Amino acid sequence: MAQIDITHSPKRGRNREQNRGTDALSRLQETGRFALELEAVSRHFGALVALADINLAVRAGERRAVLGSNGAGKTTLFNAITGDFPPTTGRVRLFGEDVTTLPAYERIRRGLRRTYQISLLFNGLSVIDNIFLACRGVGRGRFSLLRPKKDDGAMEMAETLLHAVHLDDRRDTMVAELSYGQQRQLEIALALSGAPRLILFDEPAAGLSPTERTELVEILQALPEHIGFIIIEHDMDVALRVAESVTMMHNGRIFKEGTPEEIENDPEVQQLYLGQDYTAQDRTGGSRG
Ligand SMILES: Nc1ncnc2c1ncn2[C@@H]1O[C@H](COP(=O)(O)OP(=O)(O)OP(=O)(O)O)[C@@H](O)[C@H]1O
Repeated sequence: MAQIDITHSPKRGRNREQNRGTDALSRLQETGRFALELEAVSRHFGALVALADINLAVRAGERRAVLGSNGAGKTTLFNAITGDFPPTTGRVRLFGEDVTTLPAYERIRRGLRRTYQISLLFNGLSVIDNIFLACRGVGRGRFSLLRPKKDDGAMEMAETLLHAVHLDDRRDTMVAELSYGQQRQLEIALALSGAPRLILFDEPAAGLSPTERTELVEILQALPEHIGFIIIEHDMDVALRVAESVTMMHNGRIFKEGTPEEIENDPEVQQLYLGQDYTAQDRTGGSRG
């Protein structure tokens, strides 16, 4: 069996309805150890302050949405967490360990994964080969030039991940022949390779059709309990259905945190981000992508 059985892991059913009125964000954060802690993190680009004094704590296994208008600093936040662009000041801790000065690959070794807004797939390879390479890349046999055997652990895991992202019937299809939505699903499979503990999803629903968005939500909701994620998403419907907590950013700062219900009903959020005339009911079927 593959090490991570995505298929048979319990679903958490973290939809908004189940969250309603029960778990306030503060209570969520009191339990469990933290996957991620940011302490006074800032990032400057010359005179521009892209991130200013960010303090953020995400529990192990927590699903968090980061929302905010264009230029709010969301992607810069991800870059600071992954080490792609280290912070100008402040500390980053992953699972209790200070990784502020560690390179990106050391953070990957500690279970951090990321998807990007742009595609990083091998177009000339099949779906299963893309996943296999990702599994092999984080495994012990990554420098082996031999063809994988049927019982190769990385191949077993690749098959499991193929199923987890609903691409079974596209197994041997070349990536270039996949629809855009299927390519995004494949990117999620790559992020699941190895032993991820915290995944950063950068606008996974961007450019997807309504049907593909529904499938994306199903895939994210079915991830195993122990895998937490932070999702940047402009589509409120997707973000609030998969997240149990929300961080709102504006001008490089965090200006609000809460449960999806608290955020959605917050007058300041409505004015700044959702539009003054927004009501929670508007969200059904609505998209800002
Ligand atoms: N490499 C860079 N060099 C200079 N400025 C940058 C760089 N990366 C980001 N910025 C600036 O930092 C600010 C925050 O950008 P960022 O991409 O983090 O915002 P965002 O919230 O992710 O926006 P979007 O939703 O449009 O992706 C913006 O003013 C942007 O122009």
